[in-house]
Amino acid sequence: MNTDGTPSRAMAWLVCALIAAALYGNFYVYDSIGPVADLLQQQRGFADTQIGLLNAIYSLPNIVLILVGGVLVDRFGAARMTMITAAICFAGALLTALSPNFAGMAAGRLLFGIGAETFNIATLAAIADYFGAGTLAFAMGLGLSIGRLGSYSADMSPNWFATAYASGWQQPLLIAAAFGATSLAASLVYGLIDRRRTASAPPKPVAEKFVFRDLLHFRKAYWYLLALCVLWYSVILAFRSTFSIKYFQHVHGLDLGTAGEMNSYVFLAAVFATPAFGWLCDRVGRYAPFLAFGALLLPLALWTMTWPHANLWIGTALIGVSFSLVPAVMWPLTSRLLGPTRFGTGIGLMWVAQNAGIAGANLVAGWLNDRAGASAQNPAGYDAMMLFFGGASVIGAVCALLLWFSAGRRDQELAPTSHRPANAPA
Ligand SMILES: NCCCC[C@H](N)C(=O)NCC(=O)O
Repeated sequence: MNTDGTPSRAMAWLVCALIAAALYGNFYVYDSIGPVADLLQQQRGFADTQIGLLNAIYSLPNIVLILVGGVLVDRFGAARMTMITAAICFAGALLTALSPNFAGMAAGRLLFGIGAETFNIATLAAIADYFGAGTLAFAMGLGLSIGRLGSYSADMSPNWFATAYASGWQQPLLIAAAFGATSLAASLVYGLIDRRRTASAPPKPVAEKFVFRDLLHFRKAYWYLLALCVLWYSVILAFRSTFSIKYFQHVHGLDLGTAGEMNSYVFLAAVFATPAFGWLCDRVGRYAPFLAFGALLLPLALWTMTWPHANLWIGTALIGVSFSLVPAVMWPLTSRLLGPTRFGTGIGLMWVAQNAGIAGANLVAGWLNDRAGASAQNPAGYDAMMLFFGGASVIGAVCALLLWFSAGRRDQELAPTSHRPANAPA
């Protein structure tokens, strides 16, 4: 700790490492359903609608709760909320793994979802507490990268924990709960470190009051960005985290281990490429064209995966670039577009809509598969799901292009404008 109460560099990087470890465990649990989807169907007779619901139910409470979560983080501080929400996530992961029936598993995923999105905001706020403007984006990118490593590990788990998978659906979910426990442990250590710092630090400035009227003043580019955020995350998370492994098994004849490995490369690419793309955009000073390019790759990737004798490497590589590029640009662009005083409100609204989209996409995709009787014996039954994901990703790409066109040639339009004077009453 420095003599003026600000954190030292070593302390800041230690906190970043702990937050990254906490995110790793959290993202592992989030992505633990996809690899057991086929086992849940075979051993417990779950329909695709139920499997979709296990991920949709993560998002459903957050259609409302994420705004409350943001306020709670401002009110009680990042450290306390990181610890509380990591504990809720662990309880949810344990309940999912131990439940004897679908209702119990769904309740576990609901509990996990209630904790996890607020946990995500708290971890961003935690990094913001310890890093200044010069290193903040890099530190946040690094945290997100390690989180993606958790997603990668979940997809690779059928290979790494082959004996657990051979024993059935439950042991892989118990392993996920163990990763949830490490996330909680890292959060608690961070909380202890933060308590020492806050004891001698100067008081934090009071957060600006949330004003709904402000939402009306967001410019057109923001609404294109919000639409892209909803559509792109809905497709990528409902497909990659819920149905893609099963799709690779049933449509392209891959075994579980190979299908999980194929899916995992998307996350592995993002571990390295997300901070690299962020750095590149900062250097070039352009955001909107990169975002449009990344968004266009998603429908292209999905299309290549529907080819009868598709080389899945092509689609995987294209999704890998999209999955690395879009988040690397989207969050810095959001902060650039809104400016610091509206960032919280803007991101809260984006995540409300994003969670509604992710829940809806999971439910619709599961329902489409069940309606068409999609299975290994009927691979054509997955066509409707792919058409749905393809259509949504095309509309998302159009929004990204509109954002680019409305941004002007050098992104000048994306600089924040002050609709609300700094001294205006809240
Ligand atoms: N952990 C998977 C869901 C994260 C959703 C969250 N609202 C979000 O958008 N995080 C940023 C990211 O790119 O994952």
